[in-house]
Amino acid sequence: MPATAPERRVVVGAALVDDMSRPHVLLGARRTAPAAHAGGWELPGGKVEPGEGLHAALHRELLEELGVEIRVGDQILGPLDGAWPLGETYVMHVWITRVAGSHAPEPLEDHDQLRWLTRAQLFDVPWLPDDLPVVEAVSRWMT
Ligand SMILES: Nc1nc2c([nH]c(=O)n2[C@H]2C[C@H](O)[C@@H](COP(=O)(O)OP(=O)(O)OP(=O)(O)O)O2)c(=O)[nH]1
Repeated sequence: MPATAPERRVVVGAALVDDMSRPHVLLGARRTAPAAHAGGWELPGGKVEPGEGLHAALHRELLEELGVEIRVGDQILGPLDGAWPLGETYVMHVWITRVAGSHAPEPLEDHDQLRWLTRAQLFDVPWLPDDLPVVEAVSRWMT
């Protein structure tokens, strides 16, 4: 009998932009932990809890990490049934999102710096390696 690959843990990520139909800037967040990821830049988000919906997890993570409510737009489709591989053990679903309301994102949890990056600045920060293809896909939406 063929061995079945162990199921990957599901993570959700937000490609937070200023304008979902004509994005000019994307929010990058610098991680503080774990040591292997500290200093690397990523999309805000995190692990989906058992029994939790993907969108519900995205709303929860953005509120916990950045203190913002969000609107969710189109999914940025990746190669693994629409998601993006993170190493061997995680898979990340990513959506274009924007902040709902006027509250600015703050690095409350897991991050020590946030930057709104224009398309020209997008690769000025050291993204976590697995985020690079995702950021490249987002860059194609940016004007
Ligand atoms: N959130 C997020 N995690 C990423 C990205 N790229 C990447 O390699 N990862 C990795 C880091 C982590 O090993 C894992 C996601 O876990 P996390 O630490 O963000 O999840 P969480 O907020 O639920 O954290 P915790 O409750 O388990 O502490 O995926 C990304 O763009 N966003």
